Amino acid sequence: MGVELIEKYFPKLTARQREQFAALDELYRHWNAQINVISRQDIDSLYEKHILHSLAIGKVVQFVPGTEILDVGTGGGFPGIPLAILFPLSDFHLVDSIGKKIKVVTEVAQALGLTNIRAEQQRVEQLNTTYDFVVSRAVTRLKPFMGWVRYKIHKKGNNEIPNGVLYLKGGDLAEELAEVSDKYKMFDLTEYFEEPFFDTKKIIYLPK
Ligand SMILES: C[S@@+](CC[C@H](N)C(=O)[O-])C[C@H]1O[C@@H](n2cnc3c(N)ncnc32)[C@H](O)[C@@H]1O
Repeated sequence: MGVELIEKYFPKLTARQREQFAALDELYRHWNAQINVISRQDIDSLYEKHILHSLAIGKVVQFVPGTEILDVGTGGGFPGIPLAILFPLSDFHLVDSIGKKIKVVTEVAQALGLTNIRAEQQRVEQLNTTYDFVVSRAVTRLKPFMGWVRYKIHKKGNNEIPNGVLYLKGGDLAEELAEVSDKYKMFDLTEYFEEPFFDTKKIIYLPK
């Protein structure tokens, strides 16, 4: 399934958003053949395992216009690119320490005409800017991650939940969660999506 899978869960897409999501298939096939950002066996499940998975964050919070979001270790643009399509009035800063991954992000964002993305080759530890939310998937354990980003989130925000970290995680998290603040909240993605891929998937929300 392609863009129909996204429409199944986000039925209010504009024509432009639909076009942008639909364009991702060819764009990622093209770029992934040159620079590996998605495992080869996953490219046929791009819409489920990468795009819809990224958009789960949009089920937990609908970013209001002007929200500033950092995607740490974005790789080929996940979750940042699907979220930037879904929330065209929010600003996304996508960073990764590897330049060729940022090249893919830049090319995809340009081809889609996304103007709310800034992609940068940078280690997150070197950033001096602050944001409303930090999003991420598959970068590192929560404890070192929080050490990197805790002071990069500003207190004041206008969203339905307080500013913080929204981390896409899978598998058994008990040990990892025991290492971080007990203020976290866990969202089970089976609440939103029925595909078996999401059976073990969660979003961990750590407010500022
Ligand atoms: C497994 S990939 C995940 C990519 C993407 N988030 C996804 O889910 O498809 C982890 C990425 O984190 C990046 N990364 C690891 N440590 C980083 C750091 N300290 N600062 C910025 N990027 C980092 C790596 O270069 C790599 O591209």
